[in-house]
Amino acid sequence: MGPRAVVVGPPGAGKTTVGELLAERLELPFRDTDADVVRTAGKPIADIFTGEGEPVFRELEERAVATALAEHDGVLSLGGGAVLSARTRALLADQPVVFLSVGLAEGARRTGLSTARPLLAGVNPRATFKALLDQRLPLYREVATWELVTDHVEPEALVDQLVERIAERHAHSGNGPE
Ligand SMILES: Nc1ncnc2c1ncn2[C@@H]1O[C@H](COP(=O)(O)OP(=O)(O)O)[C@@H](O)[C@H]1O
Ligand SMILES: O=C(O)C1=C[C@@H](OP(=O)(O)O)[C@@H](O)[C@H](O)C1
Ligand SMILES: [Mg+2]
Repeated sequence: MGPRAVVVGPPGAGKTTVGELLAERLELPFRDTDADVVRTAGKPIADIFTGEGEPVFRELEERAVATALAEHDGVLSLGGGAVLSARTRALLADQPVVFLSVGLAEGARRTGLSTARPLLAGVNPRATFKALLDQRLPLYREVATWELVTDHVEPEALVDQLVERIAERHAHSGNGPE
């Protein structure tokens, strides 16, 4: 059947937080490809970036996403850079994809609270975040079925909006609730 929803967006958009709450609300299992990569590699993402480098992380991520899309029937949250892969974007083309967006100020604020994201650990995380948004916004939009702005919106309120959209999609495609 495939995932009921795949969540994409920049770091700090709330993919992990909102994805997990959405799965709870829909009473479906939750999966996050960052966690899959950590499990496969046997080390934290920051250590993969430092030890093996970003290209190795991207390969592991591409494989983790393809595997999860094939075998996970619940809610699936991706890492923020997963859409950089053209192969991944092709796989997402016929999936119900939620793009959680976040503005520069709020995204930098949310991710600034953590040191777990190696890409944003440099000297000027705000500039890095801006470059990342400029590069990736078209890619998120290319794969998105729905786009939700998350600035000033609580995760539970985002889940409310998503439950409605997913139910509408199912009604239109003739798939009743299972
Ligand atoms: N809608 C929101 N409003 C306020 N804070 C949020 C929201 N969504 C997520 N956060 C916070 O932002 C941080 C990053 O969230 P996370 O779910 O890890 O994002 P992502 O997986 O997209 O990188 C966490 O501290 C989380 O609590
Ligand atoms: O944007 C990115 O390139 C990354 C985002 C992270 O996931 P989140 O978006 O869940 O923070 C994680 O996959 C890795 O640090 C790289
Ligand atoms: Mg995450």
